[in-house]
Amino acid sequence: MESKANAVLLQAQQLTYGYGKQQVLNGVSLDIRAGEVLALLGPNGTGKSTLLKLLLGLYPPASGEVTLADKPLTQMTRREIAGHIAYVPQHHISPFPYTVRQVVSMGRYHSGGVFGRMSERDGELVAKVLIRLKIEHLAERRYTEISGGEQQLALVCRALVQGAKILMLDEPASALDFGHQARLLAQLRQLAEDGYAVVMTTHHPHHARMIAHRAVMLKSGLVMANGAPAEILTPAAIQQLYDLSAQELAAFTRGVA
Ligand SMILES: Nc1ncnc2c1ncn2[C@@H]1O[C@H](COP(=O)(O)OP(=O)(O)OP(=O)(O)O)[C@@H](O)[C@H]1O
Repeated sequence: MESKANAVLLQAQQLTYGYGKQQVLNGVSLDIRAGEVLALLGPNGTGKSTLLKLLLGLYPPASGEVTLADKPLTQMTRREIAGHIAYVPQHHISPFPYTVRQVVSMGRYHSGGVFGRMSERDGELVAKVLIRLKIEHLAERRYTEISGGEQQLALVCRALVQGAKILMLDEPASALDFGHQARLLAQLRQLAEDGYAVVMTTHHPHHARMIAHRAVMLKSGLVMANGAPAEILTPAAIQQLYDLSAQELAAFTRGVA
């Protein structure tokens, strides 16, 4: 697959999706490009996680399509998709008390590696990624016994060892302390600079401003704006996106400042 800077890796066209009678996405189109962090913003329940699941091929769109190098995801196997797209969910409950190293190693599964059959190279890759995200000290701890934030970092490691060039993260910083947020966001930016396409949902416009090359504002199942964060994340647009009055926004941003 082509991964030149700014090459379109994944394309979503006119996606619609709903649950039962509830229509959630009403015609969403966007491109995901190599070398870019794309931040997806929108109010609670607006369909950000649902959109990620369509972009990952986990849900088939009701209409429209998602294509990877011009091939619809609906015509690809999960294993094939996993070679290109890695997912960091908001929550993940491990049914078994695996160690962090084992959970991270599961990222190699699609390429044939399973616990007993991990190659030496797989093992080295896992160790390298644990160091990169600064959680190597957790490697032998049980995943079920570490904190939510530590679990999120382990899941990012699992996505990285997968070797996919498109990373999709659902609110990756939501459970992280200030230091880990700063480190993770810097890592995501670096990954884009290394040629990855990074897509993350976030509730923090300032996170988008800090690291994203592009922001997509999703409201009522439609793309309200799509562009450079500095250009589109204006106070007026943020007010509109989250239904805030000028006073509410001013009071909140004064507090944040
Ligand atoms: N499995 C499901 N079955 C039925 N309805 C669902 C399901 N998943 C999500 N929904 C509904 O679809 C809408 C969009 O949900 P989604 O989780 O995509 O929103 P979101 O923008 O990611 O929200 P948040 O910011 O709160 O995480 C919500 O109204 C939600 O209740």
